[in-house]
Amino acid sequence: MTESATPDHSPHAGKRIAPKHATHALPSYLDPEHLGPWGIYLQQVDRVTPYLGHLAKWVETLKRPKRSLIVDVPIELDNGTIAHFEGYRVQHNLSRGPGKGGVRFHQDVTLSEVMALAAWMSIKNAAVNVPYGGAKGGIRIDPRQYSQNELEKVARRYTSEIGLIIGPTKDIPAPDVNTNEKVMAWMMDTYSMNTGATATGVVTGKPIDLGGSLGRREATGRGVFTVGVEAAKLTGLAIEGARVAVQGFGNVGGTAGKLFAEAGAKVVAVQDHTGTVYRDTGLDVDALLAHVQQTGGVKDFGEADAMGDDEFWAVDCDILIPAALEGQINKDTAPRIRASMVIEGANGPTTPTADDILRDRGVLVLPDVIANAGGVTVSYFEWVQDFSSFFWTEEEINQRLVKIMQDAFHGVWEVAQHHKVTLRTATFIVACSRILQARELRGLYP
Ligand SMILES: NC(=O)C1=CN([C@@H]2O[C@H](COP(=O)(O)OP(=O)(O)OC[C@H]3O[C@@H](n4cnc5c(N)ncnc54)[C@H](O)[C@@H]3O)[C@@H](O)[C@H]2O)C=CC1
Ligand SMILES: O=C(O)CCC(=O)C(=O)O
Repeated sequence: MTESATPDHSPHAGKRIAPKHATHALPSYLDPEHLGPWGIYLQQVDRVTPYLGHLAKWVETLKRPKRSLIVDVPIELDNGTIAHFEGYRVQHNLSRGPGKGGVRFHQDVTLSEVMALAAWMSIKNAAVNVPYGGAKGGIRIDPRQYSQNELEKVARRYTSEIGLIIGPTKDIPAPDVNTNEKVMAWMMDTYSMNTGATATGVVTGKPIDLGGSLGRREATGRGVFTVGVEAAKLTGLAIEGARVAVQGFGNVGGTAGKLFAEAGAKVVAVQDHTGTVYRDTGLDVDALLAHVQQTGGVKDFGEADAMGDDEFWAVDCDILIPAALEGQINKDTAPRIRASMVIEGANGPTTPTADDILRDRGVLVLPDVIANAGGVTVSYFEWVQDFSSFFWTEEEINQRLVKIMQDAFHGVWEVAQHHKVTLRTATFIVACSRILQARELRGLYP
């Protein structure tokens, strides 16, 4: 049974807003029938609508990205030929402030995926109450096939092309899958050269020497760990000795795995794009991180037992952390998951069908839109530090991060208890109410 089909426990029960005001048919690319990340996001919005009270009249706003830019990114390859890549920057909602969200380099990036990732940024930023709207970018490229020189050209040309709509007070990109501090440095430099002034605040996740923030690299994983610890306290799960499985061992999964291991948990299984490694007594996480750093993936890690990629989903564990790509927990994998808690490091790793399966099986899901908000929270700190040119210590940053994550998580937990809904719907209730309240206060006309 879906949440929207369960008895409505909200104070607005019986006052569901019929979609009468949505008089115009959705453009085909917005059609939820074409599932995928954007369709999943639309379903999530439908699930929250009955809980939005009078603000539901504005809900259509959330279903239409404010601005979507598709750009052609041509570069000369090292062999002298010209290659073209498709790039995107979507600003989903700007009611609460400038757009904010990462840039992804991946061979499967599409406009509709970036639309969903931008929308989840709107929700996430509102959930932790940082003063941003939601945006995201991507380039359809497999970075492993190109040299550093070629990737630098791609990043710089893309930045020039989206330069029309980004800027420190307009939209501030950051790292995401396959992008890092180096890419942010190229983007910052390109934007600065094009505008004629050094603009450190145009991107976050920069190298420390270019106005980056201490703690940003680890921030998303630290946030994942923080909400996991809070949820474990509330549910009586001991972190010490807990068995943890992690999918995706990059920035987010690698840091989260390390922090859980440092807290006494056993990271028993890790999967990435190169394979799966397993050790029943717990993997040596530091050694695994060093192996990934050296070889590019977890495959062939000597101190582990072999495990088939498909077996990963059924591994005996207490906590499962998806920290790779969307749609990994779906109708096929969800029934096999043995963890009692799923902490979503990735954006959009769980389909709505899988959400229902996990809820019915009593598995607690800490949703992406709160669990992985640590990264953007420290990006916010970086942006503030850049504006004031006054930099904080790592201790200050981590303390503030942990406090924001704890407060936001407990707020969402209470809403979930009150409405008897999942933590995902509760987070959407909090976030969509904030976004639509801002929308209503601002009004429609310039
Ligand atoms: N970097 C950040 O600050 C934030 C990232 N996220 C999300 O976290 C997720 C991971 O991002 P990062 O760690 O930054 O990226 P990353 O590029 O550092 O790492 C990605 C990881 O996913 C693995 N992966 C890729 N395809 C896979 C597949 N088919 N099966 C299994 N593993 C696969 C890669 O091998 C790698 O270990 C993404 O969903 C991203 O949107 C969310 C919030 C902030
Ligand atoms: O740090 C940021 O601005 C955004 C990070 C991001 O892309 C995300 O949270 O998914």
